[in-house]
Amino acid sequence: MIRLQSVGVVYPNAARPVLHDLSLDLHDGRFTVVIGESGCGKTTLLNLIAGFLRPSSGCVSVDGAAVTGPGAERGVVFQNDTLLPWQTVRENVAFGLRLAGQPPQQRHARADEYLALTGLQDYANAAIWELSGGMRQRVSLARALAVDPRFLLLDEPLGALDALTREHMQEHLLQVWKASGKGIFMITHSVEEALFLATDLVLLRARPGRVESVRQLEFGARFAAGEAARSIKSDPRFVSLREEILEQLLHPGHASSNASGSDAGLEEALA
Ligand SMILES: Nc1ncnc2c1ncn2[C@@H]1O[C@H](COP(=O)(O)OP(=O)(O)OP(=O)(O)O)[C@@H](O)[C@H]1O
Repeated sequence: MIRLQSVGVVYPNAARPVLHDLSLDLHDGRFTVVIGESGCGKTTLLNLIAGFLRPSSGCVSVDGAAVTGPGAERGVVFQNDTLLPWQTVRENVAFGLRLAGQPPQQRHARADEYLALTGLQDYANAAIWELSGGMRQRVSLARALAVDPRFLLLDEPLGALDALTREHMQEHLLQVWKASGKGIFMITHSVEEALFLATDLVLLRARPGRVESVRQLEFGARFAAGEAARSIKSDPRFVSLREEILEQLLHPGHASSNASGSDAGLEEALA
């Protein structure tokens, strides 16, 4: 389990903390999705979990051991793919394994396994520039999976895709999540996407960023169990929850009793 305990982040020269007293647990095998208004600190949170950034206060740990930098158990996929355009799809997926010193035959066999998992088995020898945006994101996903992390950290991975491709990729992500058993931590700006994918939906409040609520959901698990995506997304419970969360994002002060409570630590952080 990855645990954030009372984490705070203050960037140098910033007047206010970006994150304040934020606590959150990410469980193995679960799909945690974070949503919150632009600038509330989502990427900062991912950077903390990835170990790219150290907290100014509090602690981030994996199974009780403090995170002091990036680690093989936490694989990151960024919004804009960072693939090597001059290499084939298979070579890109095998990239991390090559860095780890695996011999070519072994790493290519492993790359092919993850290309099959992400539905790209017929494109192993293709060049990156021959692929669509959605396919490139699947290559990035296969590359992160190939080094067998326990957790995948995804920063708005579907944000650059057109609406239809995005819907397909959501379904694909759930299939990969179910087949791989990985814990996933993902940032998105889309409420519908968050509701569809998350087993744990985290709503962040802004200025400073902190957890407003964590909801346990079962929509993604229903898809993974065979229910059609459209049937889930038109379920009245899905629709009303989508409206409720949109309302909380648009009018945070009105949305929750938590939101108006006084918080001495927060007032001090903002002073
Ligand atoms: N390296 C940095 N130095 C100083 N300030 C930063 C740095 N990185 C981010 N910030 C500031 O911290 C705040 C939170 O940024 P962050 O990228 O974490 O938010 P976000 O919720 O991911 O935003 P978005 O949804 O727009 O991607 C912003 O005000 C941003 O300008």
